[in-house]
Amino acid sequence: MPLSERWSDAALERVVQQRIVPALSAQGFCWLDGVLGEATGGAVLEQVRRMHASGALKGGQLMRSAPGVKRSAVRGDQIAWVCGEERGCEAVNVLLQLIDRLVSSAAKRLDKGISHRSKAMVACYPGGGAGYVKHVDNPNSDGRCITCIYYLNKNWNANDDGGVLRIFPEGKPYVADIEPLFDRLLLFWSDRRNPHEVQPSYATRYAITVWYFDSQERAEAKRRCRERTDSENSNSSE
Ligand SMILES: Cc1cc(NC(=O)CCC(=O)O)nc(C)c1Br
Ligand SMILES: [Fe+3]
Repeated sequence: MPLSERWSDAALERVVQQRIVPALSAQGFCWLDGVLGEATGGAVLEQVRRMHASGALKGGQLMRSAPGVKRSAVRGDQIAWVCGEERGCEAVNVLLQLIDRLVSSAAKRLDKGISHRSKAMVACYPGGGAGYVKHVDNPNSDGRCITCIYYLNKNWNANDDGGVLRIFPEGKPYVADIEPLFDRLLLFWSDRRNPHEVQPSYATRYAITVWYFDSQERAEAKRRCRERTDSENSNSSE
């Protein structure tokens, strides 16, 4: 089924209204399977594999450079940032356009002002036990509102390969274990409602992440940042 039919406006609105909005409202996260279909999903995987093979994915920088802590103990991913216009990212761009449509429709129904998003972060956990320690994407109101992760891993078996994304929904008595399966799209609130970790992976694990910004929160974060810079400048010039 061509993508245009799979994701007609009517089909998209139905998924947003019946799946995404209720899940984000009730539990704070939502995942969809069979998002792009075998052909387009496979094209995205091929493009990511090619990026990995060409050495385009680099070790993700540490959130805090804890001296002496092995980098891969904190986060073992290798990443590249793409906007989707690059040559060899055409299928990635199709994915980004679809996620943009889904999020903007959901934002309208959730009365959220989401104006723009980050570039796409293509990530690879190379296996060998690499993971990502438990963290919150946006703990300090930096503007990021929704995290969207598209997984690309065929024949993934969590018992052997690990790599489960475990979400610890704030104030809930359960955890959510999400396998990074091929053609799966996960969305969750980026703030403290959703601490999460990537459990050690023992096979190559690919994912593409984009963060959507709440325009108001982003504007306030930028204002705070400018104020901090101004006050630092005025202090240093004294
Ligand atoms: C760069 C960066 C990556 C991630 N990735 C994950 O949490 C892994 C999700 C998954 O692959 O299942 N999170 C943050 C807060 C930053 Br910053
Ligand atoms: Fe994260």
